[in-house]
Amino acid sequence: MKKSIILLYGIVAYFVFLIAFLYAIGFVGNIIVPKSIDTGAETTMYFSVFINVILLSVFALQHSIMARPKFKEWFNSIFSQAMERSTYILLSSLALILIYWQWQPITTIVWETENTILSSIITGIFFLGWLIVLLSTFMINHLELFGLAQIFDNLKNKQTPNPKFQTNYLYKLVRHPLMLGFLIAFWATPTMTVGHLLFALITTIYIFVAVKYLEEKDLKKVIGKKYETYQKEVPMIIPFTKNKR
Ligand SMILES: C[S@@+](CC[C@H](N)C(=O)[O-])C[C@H]1O[C@@H](n2cnc3c(N)ncnc32)[C@H](O)[C@@H]1O
Repeated sequence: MKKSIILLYGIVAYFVFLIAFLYAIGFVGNIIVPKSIDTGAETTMYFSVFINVILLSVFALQHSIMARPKFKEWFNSIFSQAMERSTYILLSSLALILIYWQWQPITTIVWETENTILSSIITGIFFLGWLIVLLSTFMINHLELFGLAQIFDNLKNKQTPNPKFQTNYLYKLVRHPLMLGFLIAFWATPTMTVGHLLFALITTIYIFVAVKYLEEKDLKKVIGKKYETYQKEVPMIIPFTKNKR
């Protein structure tokens, strides 16, 4: 019974993630969704910046604290280990939904292209960014990354192994293609507003800090020398910025 509840929990968490992920495309791209980054009632600039910074900080804190090995250890000492990744995904998705819901638009335009061809190219790059994000999850291990492997293995009384250290495909080009995909999707817009720029700037800073000071430190501890060699040979996020020795 307990295992089937964990299974259900993991499946629900995955579906909440899917909704949050798909909504993110509409939110950042100002397409289809009822409330996007540039829509909704506008208030004063200071109030909007204040609220938006708090919203992004909630996401950053949740995302970083729950990814720490110490937090995982604590979680696993109380709950089933099979629920850890699903809980991470569920709470990350809820933090995203809070952003979509409470985001304060600031629609002053920073740049805008009226050239329809250029606008289509930029929109194409925007979608390419999301495609890179999705493909990267499969290059690591989509099912493990989103907690599904853990809940299915739990049914079979099996422990899910850590994903294999990936250095191929997009991971040959940069060490963090998934983050590169996000950066492309957040910056590639034919119309950049102050609100969107604030979102892109804060998320960019967060991505660089989290990857350099948290994720890579953990990866070095787990993978060791192999990861250090990988760091020397492959650029962190911006392709072609490292000379091969
Ligand atoms: C959301 S994914 C992001 C991966 C990577 N930062 C990127 O942008 O492509 C985070 C998980 O990927 C794992 N990870 C990062 N680089 C990896 C690699 N080269 N091979 C396997 N797993 C990796 C981390 O340990 C972490 O659990």
